[in-house]
Amino acid sequence: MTTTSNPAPPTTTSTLTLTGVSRWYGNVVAVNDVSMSLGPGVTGLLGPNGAGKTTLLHMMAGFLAPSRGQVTLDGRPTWRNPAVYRQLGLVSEREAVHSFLTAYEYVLATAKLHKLPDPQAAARRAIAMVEMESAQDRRIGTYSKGMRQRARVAAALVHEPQVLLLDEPFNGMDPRQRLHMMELLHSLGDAGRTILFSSHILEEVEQVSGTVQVMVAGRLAASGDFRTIRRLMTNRPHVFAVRSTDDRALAVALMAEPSVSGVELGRDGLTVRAGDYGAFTRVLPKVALARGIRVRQLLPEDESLESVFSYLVEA
Ligand SMILES: Nc1ncnc2c1ncn2[C@@H]1O[C@H](COP(=O)(O)OP(=O)(O)OP(=O)(O)O)[C@@H](O)[C@H]1O
Repeated sequence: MTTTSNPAPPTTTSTLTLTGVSRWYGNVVAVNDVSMSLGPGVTGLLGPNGAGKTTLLHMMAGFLAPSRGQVTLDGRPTWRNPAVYRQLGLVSEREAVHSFLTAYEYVLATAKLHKLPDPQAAARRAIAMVEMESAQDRRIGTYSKGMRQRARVAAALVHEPQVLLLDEPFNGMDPRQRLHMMELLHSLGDAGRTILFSSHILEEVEQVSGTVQVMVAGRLAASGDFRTIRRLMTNRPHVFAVRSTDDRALAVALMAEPSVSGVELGRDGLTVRAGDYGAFTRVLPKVALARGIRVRQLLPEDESLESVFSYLVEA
């Protein structure tokens, strides 16, 4: 396994602050009254597709104006503020990279765009940070998805920003590439940079970051320590659809069980609410067996990521 070289720590640290930020596109409210503060280290921005993560990152980076509210970096607005762009790097999800360029040429071109005093040295330094030295003179078209992503991270780091924003950086990567990218983000965070990456995958965020901001339908649903938020997600009531050979008798029996908080008898079977997922799935077969009832179907009704997130919003 490769290890990531420790990048030089930035001389100062930066805090990105959002105050009552909203953004709408016509009638669509993509981001709704979000306030947060991000400091040094790695933070995950978690939310299902369409939650508003990309819109939020683009406003943070100063590429998009908030419809309401303000984004500031160390007290200065990011929108239309070139001085702030020098402190920020964005690795966007959709941006294409010319496949005929080598990584070195691509990162060098970015260094020149930033008008850096020694663009060659800056490009070499950024490429070393993502450990792409051995492939830097190959055309990007020949790279794997993980290598392409690292080349883009190098371009975003070439001007040594204190803040790095990444939109779904792990998308399409295999486990090894993922691990390498995670190590890179950790080392950048440990060096004092403010790193925010978006993801719609719970486990991904869990592995990279202890601190998380959760977005659902444009709103900030939860914020803080990942383990606390995860507990909120798993300790919620679960809803099951149950069918059996005698739904009525099973309903009566289940109502007496402490793990069951509600039972509804419908035409297509039972809807059961249980506070503890594991306890209910263990007790159901025992209860049915004791009464000579056969369970034909047991389906969790609300296990989609979407519903886990919506539960957080309601909590
Ligand atoms: N340029 C646009 N014009 C109109 N609607 C938009 C535009 N960009 C985003 N939206 C809408 O705003 C909402 C939030 O989109 P956004 O891309 O920010 O979410 P996301 O969490 O990044 O999702 P994804 O991971 O799918 O990109 C969605 O309903 C989307 O359809």
